[in-house]
Amino acid sequence: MRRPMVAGNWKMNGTRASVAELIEALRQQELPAKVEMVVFPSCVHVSQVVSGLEGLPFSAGAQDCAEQSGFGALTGETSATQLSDAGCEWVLVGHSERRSLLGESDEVVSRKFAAALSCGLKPILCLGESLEERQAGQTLEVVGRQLAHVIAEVGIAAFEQAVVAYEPVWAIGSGLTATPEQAQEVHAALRKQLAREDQRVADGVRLLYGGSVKADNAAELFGMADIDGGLIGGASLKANEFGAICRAAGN
Ligand SMILES: O=C[C@H](O)COP(=O)(O)O
Repeated sequence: MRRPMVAGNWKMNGTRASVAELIEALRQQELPAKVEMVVFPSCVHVSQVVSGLEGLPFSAGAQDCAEQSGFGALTGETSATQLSDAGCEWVLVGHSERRSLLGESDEVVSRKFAAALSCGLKPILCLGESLEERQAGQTLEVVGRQLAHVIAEVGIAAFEQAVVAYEPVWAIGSGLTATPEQAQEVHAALRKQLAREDQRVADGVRLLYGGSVKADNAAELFGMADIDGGLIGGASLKANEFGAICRAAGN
């Protein structure tokens, strides 16, 4: 039985004051014990969030990490070593905004995934196709390639510590959500690909859906057989909405 999970990616949003308000508002929410809940603040707010979440059933993660672990002369980068030291338990790798806007290749994403694991952080591997790729009928090929690169880098056993998030690029922040059937088709294909390597690992890996998930569409998406929860962007910045999505994952 896979434990449902809801992750809130706050992206490049928030100030110290608004982050404090959001945490306070989350404190007022009724939250389901059976759902694993994580928030991913901007790097500059990680320490504030880690201490602010004390007593709340959330853990904290970072939105990215450097390919290199440890310390060194890499201006502007933050290593998984530092994120772990700051109290992060999770890290997103390969979010489509980093792949498309910052040019992260499958190779870079795979090395970040490996770096996270080597420092004890649990990675959420994000993958997904663009609108052009979907229209060209390449969705399963694209996500299959993105997943295969990481499996080749770290091996299938590493996925016992990891989560995979399918986020069709055309659905992110657009208000266009994949239908539950579209999302399920991709999730089933990803699980099958993992199962070709190791059935037991594939059965245990949580596959999250991301892309315009809201309180009013979450239950239908989370009701699909291979959708184990969500990676939420915009809606995770509103405590009421995020709380409702977490509750939908617990039903
Ligand atoms: O990481 C989260 C995704 O990019 C989804 O963002 P969104 O819920 O605003 O569409």
